[in-house]
Amino acid sequence: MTLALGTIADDYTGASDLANTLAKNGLRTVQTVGIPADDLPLGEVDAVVVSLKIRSVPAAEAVEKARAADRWLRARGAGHVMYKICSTFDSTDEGNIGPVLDALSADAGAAAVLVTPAFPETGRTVYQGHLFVGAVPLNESPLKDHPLNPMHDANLVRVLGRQSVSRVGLVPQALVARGADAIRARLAELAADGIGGVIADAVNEADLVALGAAALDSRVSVGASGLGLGLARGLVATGRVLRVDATASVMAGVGGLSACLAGSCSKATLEQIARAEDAMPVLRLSAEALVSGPAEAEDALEWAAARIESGPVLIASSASPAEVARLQALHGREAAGHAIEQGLATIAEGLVKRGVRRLVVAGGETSGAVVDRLGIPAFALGPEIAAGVPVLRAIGGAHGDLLMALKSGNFGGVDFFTDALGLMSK
Ligand SMILES: Nc1ncnc2c1ncn2[C@@H]1O[C@H](COP(=O)(O)OP(=O)(O)O)[C@@H](O)[C@H]1O
Ligand SMILES: O=C(O)[C@@H](O)C(=O)COP(=O)(O)O
Repeated sequence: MTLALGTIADDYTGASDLANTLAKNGLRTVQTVGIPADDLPLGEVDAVVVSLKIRSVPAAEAVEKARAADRWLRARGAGHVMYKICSTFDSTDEGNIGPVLDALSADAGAAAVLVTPAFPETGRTVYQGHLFVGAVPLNESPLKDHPLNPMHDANLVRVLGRQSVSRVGLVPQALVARGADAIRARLAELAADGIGGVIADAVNEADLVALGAAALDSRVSVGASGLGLGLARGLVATGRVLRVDATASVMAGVGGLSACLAGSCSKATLEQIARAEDAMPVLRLSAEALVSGPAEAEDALEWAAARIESGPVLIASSASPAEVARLQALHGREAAGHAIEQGLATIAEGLVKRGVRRLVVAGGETSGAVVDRLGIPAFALGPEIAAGVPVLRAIGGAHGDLLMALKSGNFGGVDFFTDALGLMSK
């Protein structure tokens, strides 16, 4: 395997989002969970997305894991490695975007590394260094209430500046719109000036294509799925990759029962759960009970066992910002989040033991906990359910054929759960 592109994602839903974009744009892509064992059959691929769970861990741990993934990808031929972050720049003043960028850049001997979370297809645009979510700046969007990484500043030059050891620059949209050569020239000036990370504006696909072409000249970039689109288009346009659609064959022949789990408290997920109540039985867990001991997860499995033979069910811990804040005040942000993730992972494991073979999970950290518990080493890419969310098919692991969808909290239309199960049943 000689990789045309290596990527490292800071969470598992983000990884499937990026893998979806790369596959849609013609790259044969596989998503691995961590660094895969040497004997895992990944096939001939153009791009590997190594999923890590490092968005909300201490910065030193994130750096160590990202560097190990980077070494693995480079040893397989990847000349360019993109670090996939959230399109809403989820991070804190301690990191982890800045520290990982600094480390990967130093290892690769790169300078003036392009950074853009823009993903216009899902309403994330960057203008004058400010991130917009739909029509509002990041700090006025639902991300201000995120349970783990509440975002209170839309100025990404400032946000990254607080996290990175080096100074941060900007490539404004007026310059991006002039194309890849203009971007290259500006990056060279910024590098000469000692700038480390460079926030790049992008408001549409043409901006992403120009940024992708320029980024491929460097050994490192940092961004969300939009930058992935630019990189993939650049690789195909320059003939380094032959465009292929390999996603259709992934769906064949998976039977079994289906279920959905939600640990995301994002606005979109809360609306999707409310809508799912019209289509399937929905169990709303007590987050307090889930944090207090194993009984809530055991009861949920009994509830599900009585229903899943007749059709899909949805089990959710998701709650409103006020309820999340109340639980966090009692138990602490990280302890509450971790305990709930583990409770949902226990339920996922129990569901798969009871014959579930099509499993939809909402929430990035939640998906990480579930996939780890199921011990899935990698995924092949199936068709897209909604922007940023593909069907995945497990490669290897103890559970045989298993289709999954890992939904980022804010992604998907209001009918997401029924849309996902509908596509996974075809
Ligand atoms: N009722 C709740 N109260 C507090 N925290 C919760 C609750 N339900 C879920 N959580 C936690 O909130 C976090 C949601 O993050 P994540 O799964 O990444 O979702 P998203 O994709 O929306 O960011 C997880 O750590 C999860 O365990
Ligand atoms: O880039 C994005 O928005 C997503 O791919 C993503 O990373 C979202 O994170 P979660 O909402 O925590 O899944």
